[in-house]
Amino acid sequence: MTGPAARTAEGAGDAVLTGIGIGGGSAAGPVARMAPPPALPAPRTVDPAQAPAEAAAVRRALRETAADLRRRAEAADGAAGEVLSAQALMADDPALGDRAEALVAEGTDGAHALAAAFGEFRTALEAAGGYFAERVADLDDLRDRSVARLLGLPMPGLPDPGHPHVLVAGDLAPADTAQLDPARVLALVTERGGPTSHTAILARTLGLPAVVGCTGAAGLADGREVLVDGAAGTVRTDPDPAAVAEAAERDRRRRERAARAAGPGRTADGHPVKLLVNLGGLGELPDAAAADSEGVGLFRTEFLFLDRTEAPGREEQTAAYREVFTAFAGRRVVVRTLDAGADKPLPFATAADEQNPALGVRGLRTAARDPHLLETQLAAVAEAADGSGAEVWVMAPMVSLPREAAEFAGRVRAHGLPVAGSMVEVPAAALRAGALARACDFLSVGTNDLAQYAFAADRTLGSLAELLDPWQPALLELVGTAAREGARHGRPVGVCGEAAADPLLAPVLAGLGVTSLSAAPGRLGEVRASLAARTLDDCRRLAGLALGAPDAASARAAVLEALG
Ligand SMILES: C=C(OP(=O)(O)O)C(=O)O
Ligand SMILES: [Mg+2]
Repeated sequence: MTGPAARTAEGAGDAVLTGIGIGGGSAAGPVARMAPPPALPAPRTVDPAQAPAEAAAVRRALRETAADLRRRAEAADGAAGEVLSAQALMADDPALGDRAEALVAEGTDGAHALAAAFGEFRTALEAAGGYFAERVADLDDLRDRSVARLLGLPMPGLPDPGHPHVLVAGDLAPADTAQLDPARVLALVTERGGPTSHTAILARTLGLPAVVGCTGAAGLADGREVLVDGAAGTVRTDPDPAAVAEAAERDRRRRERAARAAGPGRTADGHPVKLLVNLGGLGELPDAAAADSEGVGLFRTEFLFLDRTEAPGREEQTAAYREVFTAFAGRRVVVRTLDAGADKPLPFATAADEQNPALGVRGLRTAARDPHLLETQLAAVAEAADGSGAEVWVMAPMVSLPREAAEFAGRVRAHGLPVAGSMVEVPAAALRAGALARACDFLSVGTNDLAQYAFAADRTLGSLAELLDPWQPALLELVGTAAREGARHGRPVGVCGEAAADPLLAPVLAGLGVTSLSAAPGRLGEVRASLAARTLDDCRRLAGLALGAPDAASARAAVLEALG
């Protein structure tokens, strides 16, 4: 990760935008922007003489939207293709066009007539509940697309220019990222977002270079050539071929370095540090399973729950978990129970009236209010684990008290699942890690949230990136406390936040006593190589240097200097 400063420097014909670099690599290509939903213009009364032409434009917008969706459905495979085909069918529904036309005949302008007709369909879908209510988001997307087409505005949602591109957006939500086609997207650039935002996590998962919190990204036009450098945190417009070639050569050397080490993670003198992958959904499963790892250190289960109005049932959950466990037969899978709330709001699990959702009922706290959600999930995990061959561990997010850890462990074991753990994401949990460790079987430090709560800094804000930097000595001290206390009670303590993806930080974390690192599959090679180059004593010395520094930049600089 690179620094948060954002500036634009005009050079000879090109410009350099800076932000927070993610991923270490680079990529060059044309920009494709993700446009925001269209804003409706001021309402206009349509003259009866103009109504037929206005109605025809509305029908054309719906027809063209449906045709576009059909074209994309043919090009897509699997679930994405099915969703697009279903959307095309909705756009083709004559009742929708009839209703919009009737409103135009009464004098409503086309855009408002479309929005109102979609609004009525939305209400009906919601009232029908179940599967139909789950299609509301698709209908909203369809409304935005149809209105944009009618008004001649850029198409909202993920762009599909038909060729590889650099995706530029305000920010990406979890639902957007689920639909992103990694074969077409070369790099990500967002105006907002910090080092642990969804965009940053997604970029590491897909192995894409990214620059988040990039001021000036809004000015990048569709089709403009850019060079995105995730190591430097820069976006260069109209780059000259020499700069592109130089970045490509640097990437090649980086990949070569990462490919040199293989097998279980260990320091130069053989001290083991397990290397595990983070998994955020079934789409990531092939890469995750193929990676050289000892298993999954963080299986984020939210992907099953996002973008729906009701929680998935036990059967659906069992089938999804079984896919993962089977793919990891013979290896460990640490399942994290649902972490609803704050940056992952779910309509059925999150209170809409909380003023500070990050400090509200989220993670394990949700289970106290709605025990059924956790019970169903644990039953599904247990059923899927049975006979799968995977070593299934279960952990809870957002644990604050030893009592919560003990209660959670009791529930997990009641389902026949033998290993229960707690995430350490709240400073109180780190400070009392000894009691937490005694109450369960293992700890896993979520540095993304731990940084957010230790520094009172919203993890989604790019402007607070310095405080959220995993090199902050205060954060490292909390990690060290958790690791030490875990060791005192004979419990493993891993790190599964984005800190674990930083090869330079890996020896520091090992020196603090961390027993496993879990990161995006594409990051493990460099992390492994970095650990293998240092003895445990080296790691401890580097940890001491980082802890003794006054801030994140000095900690990183001290370690770099020590490494020559
Ligand atoms: C791993 C973590 O959980 P998430 O990023 O899913 O909140 C964390 O907080 O570090
Ligand atoms: Mg977290």
